[in-house]
Amino acid sequence: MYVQTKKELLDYIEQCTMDFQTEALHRYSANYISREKNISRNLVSQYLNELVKEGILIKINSRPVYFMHRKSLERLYDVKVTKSLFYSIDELMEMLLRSDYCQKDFGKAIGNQLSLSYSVEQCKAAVRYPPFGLPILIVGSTGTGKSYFARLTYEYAVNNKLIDAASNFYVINCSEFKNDSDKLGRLVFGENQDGEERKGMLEMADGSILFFDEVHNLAPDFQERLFIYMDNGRFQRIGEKDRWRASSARLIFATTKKPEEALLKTLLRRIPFVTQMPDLEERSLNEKEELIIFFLKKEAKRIGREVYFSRQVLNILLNYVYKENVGELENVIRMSCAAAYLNSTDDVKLQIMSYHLPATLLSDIKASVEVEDGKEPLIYLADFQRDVSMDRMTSLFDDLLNTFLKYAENEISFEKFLEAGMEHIYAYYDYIVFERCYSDVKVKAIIKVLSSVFEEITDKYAVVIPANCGFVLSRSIYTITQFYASLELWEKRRLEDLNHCLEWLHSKLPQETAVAAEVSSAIKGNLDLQLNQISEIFLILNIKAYNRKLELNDTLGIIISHGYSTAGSIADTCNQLLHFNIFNAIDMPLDTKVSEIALKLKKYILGHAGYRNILLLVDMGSLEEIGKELEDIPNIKIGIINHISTQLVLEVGSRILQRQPMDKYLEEVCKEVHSSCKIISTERKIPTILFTSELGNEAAERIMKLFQHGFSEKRHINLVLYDYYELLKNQEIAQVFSKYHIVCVVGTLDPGFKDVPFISLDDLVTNKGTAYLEKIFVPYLTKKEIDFLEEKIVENFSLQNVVESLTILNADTLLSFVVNAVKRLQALLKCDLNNKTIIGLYVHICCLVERLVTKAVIEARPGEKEFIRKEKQFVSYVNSAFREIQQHYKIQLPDGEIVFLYEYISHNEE
Ligand SMILES: Nc1ncnc2c1ncn2[C@@H]1O[C@H](COP(=O)(O)OP(=O)(O)OP(=O)(O)O)[C@@H](O)[C@H]1O
Repeated sequence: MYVQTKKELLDYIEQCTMDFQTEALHRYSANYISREKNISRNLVSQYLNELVKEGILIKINSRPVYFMHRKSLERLYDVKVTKSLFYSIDELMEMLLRSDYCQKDFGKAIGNQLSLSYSVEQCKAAVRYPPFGLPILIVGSTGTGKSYFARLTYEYAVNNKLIDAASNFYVINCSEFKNDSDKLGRLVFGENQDGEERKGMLEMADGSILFFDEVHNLAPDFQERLFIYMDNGRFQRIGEKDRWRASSARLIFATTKKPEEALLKTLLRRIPFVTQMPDLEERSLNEKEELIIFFLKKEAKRIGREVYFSRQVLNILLNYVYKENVGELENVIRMSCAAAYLNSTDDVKLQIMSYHLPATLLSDIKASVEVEDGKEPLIYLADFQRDVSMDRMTSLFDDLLNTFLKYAENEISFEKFLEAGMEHIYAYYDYIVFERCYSDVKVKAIIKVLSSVFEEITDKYAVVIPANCGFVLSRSIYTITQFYASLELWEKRRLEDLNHCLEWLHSKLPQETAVAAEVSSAIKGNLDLQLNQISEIFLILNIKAYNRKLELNDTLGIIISHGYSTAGSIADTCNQLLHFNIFNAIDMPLDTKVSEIALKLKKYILGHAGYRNILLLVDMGSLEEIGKELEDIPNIKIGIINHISTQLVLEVGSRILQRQPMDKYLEEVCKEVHSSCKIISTERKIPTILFTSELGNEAAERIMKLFQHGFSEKRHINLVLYDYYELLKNQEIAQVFSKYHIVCVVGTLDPGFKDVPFISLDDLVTNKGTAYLEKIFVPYLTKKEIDFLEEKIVENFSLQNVVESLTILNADTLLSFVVNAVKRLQALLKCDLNNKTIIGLYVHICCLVERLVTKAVIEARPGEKEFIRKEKQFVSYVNSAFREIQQHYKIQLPDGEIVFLYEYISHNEE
C-alpha cells in the first residue's frame, strides 16, 4: 500500500500527464511538483524514482529531470511505452510519434524491437524495394510467427502506401497440393485449356501480396515455372502457348525446413531476402512474458470477462518449453481460459489457476516454482505491469557508471565509489534474485559451471568468493543473455563511460582485474559466453568488495559448523545484513575429524596472509581444540568462540566493523550470551621502520620511496608511513607501538621517542645516517643486506636527488635559489650554520616553496604574530635573504615559517 504522500504525487502526475503538453514541461519536474504540493524536494524525488522503478512512471533524464505517467501517455498516443528511462524529451517524443512504435503492422508484433528486429527490417526492405518489391523467404520452426509476419508485411506495405489499400493478401498453403502439382499450377497461373479459361492467383494478386506457406511442398516443375515469373514479372496460363501475361504481385514464401532443403537452388537464388524466425526458447523471458499477457488479453477480449490469474500460473507458463513455439503458447492460453470458463460461475470475473492449465504443462514442471496458488493475491490482468526488467537493469547500471563518473571527477573518494557501487550492485542482485523467476534448468547449469570455476580460482589466488556470489552471478549472466540485444544498445550508448570505468579499475585494482579475467575466460571456455563490459565491472567490484572488508578490519572470520550448509548460510545471511563480507564458512560433515578441518583451515588462513586476527566461530566445544593446531602460524591472534548462533555472529560482526579490539568484544559478547571463548596469540610483531615528516605525508612517502631501494623485494622489515602530528598524540603512539615493533623512525623532524632511534633526512644526505645503520639493523638484516642498504642510501640521498624527489618544481633552479637564500641569511645573521642545519634548511625550504606554489594550506603557528612584532630584525633579514625566491616563485613566506626558521637555526649547535 502506498503511503498517502506517494499516492498524492502519483495522482498529481497522472492528472498532469493526461493533459500532456510539451510547452509546459516544467510541470513534470521534481522542483515544481515539490513547490506545488508543498512536499520536500527530496521526498518528492525519492517517491517519484520509486514509482519509476515500479514501472508506473517514466523518467526523462534531461536537466531538469521530468517524470510522467506511463499509462496516461500510452492512452494519449495509443502506443506502448516500452521503457522507463529516456535521455531527452526528444527521445520520448520520437518514440510516441514514430509509427514503428505505434501498434500498427510490425509494431504489434511482440519482440519487434528486440528478437524480431532483424526480421522486421528484412521484411520492410524486401517489400519497399522498387518498383514491386523483392521476394522474401521466412524460415522458422512451426509456430514461430512466419504467417503472422507475412501478413504484417502486407499491412506495412498498405500503411506505407507501397500497395493499394484495396489490395489483398492471398495465401496459398502448398502442403494442400503436395501430391497435386498440376492443380496448384492451375490455381496459381490460371488456365486456358479444354474450353476452360480461368484467372490464376498471380493475376488476381496483381498489385497485392501472394504468400506461399509451407513451400517445401512445391514440386520442381512448379518451382521452375515460378522463377520465370520472378525473373521478369511475366507468366503463362496453363495451356496458353503464345500469350505472356504480366503481374506485379509481390511474393512471400515460408518454410519450416532449411532453405536449401525446401527449394531448388535456382529458385532460392532468386530470393534475395531470407529471414529466420527465432524459436520461442531463444527469445528473452521478458518477451515470453509479454506474449503471455498479450494472448491473455486477446482471450479476455474474446470472452468479455475480467481475467485474474495466480503468480503460479504465470510462472508455469513462463518456464514451460513450448516445442511448437508461439503458436503452442497461444493455444495453451486459449485452452486454459476455456477450462477456467467452464468452471466459472461468475459472469464478470474469470480466475485462471494452475489446475486450469493443460496437463502437459503440469506434468512437466521442471522449474522450481516457489509460489503456490492462493498464497498471494491473484493478479488482475488489466493491472499487470509488464516487467520493466531491462529498464530496471540499465537504470541500475547507469547509477553505477554515474557514481564512477563522480569519482573520476574527484567529487567522491575511491572508497566512497566502491561503497556506493556495491550498493547499486546489491540492489541489482536483490532484484534478480528475489523478483525474477528463472527456469531452474538453465540457471542451474550456469551455477554448476561457475562453482567449479570459483573453486579453482579461490585456491589459485587465495581470494574470497562466497557461496552467494555464484548464485547471483549465474542469475546475472542468465539475465544478461536474456536481454542481450537491448543491452547492446545500452552499452553502445555508454561505451565511453564503460571504457573509462574499466580502464580505471584495471589500473586501480590490478589483482581483482586479473582474477576477474580468469573467471571471465573460464566462463567463456565452459559456457561459450563472453562476459560484456558491465559484467566485468561487476565482477571486479564484487571481488574487491568481498575481499576488501577483510583487509580493512584486519579480521578474517571463519564459521565452522557441523552439517551440510549451516555455516555457509549463517555466513551469507550475516554478511548480507552487515553489508560487509566479514565471514567465510567451512561446513563440516558430521564424520569429519577435527584434525582434517584444522588442516583445511590452516591452508585457508595461510592463503589469506595479511590478517592479524583470525576469529573462529564454532558450533561445538570439541572444535575449540582447533586453535591449538594453528599455533605455529606466526603473528596472528586467533580468537575462538563457541556455540554460535546467527544473532551472535551478527553481534560479533558489527563489533569487528566498529574496529573494536578482539579481546574486548569476545569477552563482552561471551558474557552476554553465556558462551565460551578463548584467544591464542602467536603474535610476533614485525620489525618496522616508521617514516614521518612534519612537512606532510607526501614528503614522508617520498623519503620512504628513496629508502625502499635499499631493500630487496622479500624484506623482513616493514616500511610504514605515519602522520607526524598524529604520531605526537599519545593514544596514537600507543597504537603504533602495540601494532609494530619499531626499529627506527626516519623523517625530517624527530618526533622524540625515547627508546627509538631517529634518522633525520639531513643525516642521510650528509651520509651521517649511514654510520648508525649497522647498529640499528644488525638484529634484522644480514651484513650483506646492511651494506647494500648503505650503498643505496649514499646513491639515492644526494641533495639533488632528495630535492628532485621532494618537489615537482625544477630541482636545479629551486636548489640554487635556496642555497643562495640560506647563504645570504647566514651572512646577515653573521653566523655559520653547521652542515646538518644547512641540509635540513635546504630540504625544508624546498618543500615549503613547493607547498606555497601549489597553494597547499599551511597551518599557523601559535604566537606567530607576537614573534613577528618582537623580532623585527630577524624578520627583515629573512625577507631580505628570501627576496629573490619570493619574487621568482611569486610567493610570500608565511609568518609561521619565519618562526620555524628562527627555531631551527637556534638549535644549530645541538
Ligand atoms: N511476435 C508475435 N507477436 C504476437 N503474436 C504472435 C507473434 N508471433 C506469432 N504470433 C501468433 O502466434 C500464432 C502462431 O503464429 P503463426 O501461425 O504465424 O506461426 P507459423 O510460424 O506460421 O506456424 P506454422 O509453421 O505452424 O504455420 C499466431 O496466432 C500469431 O498471431
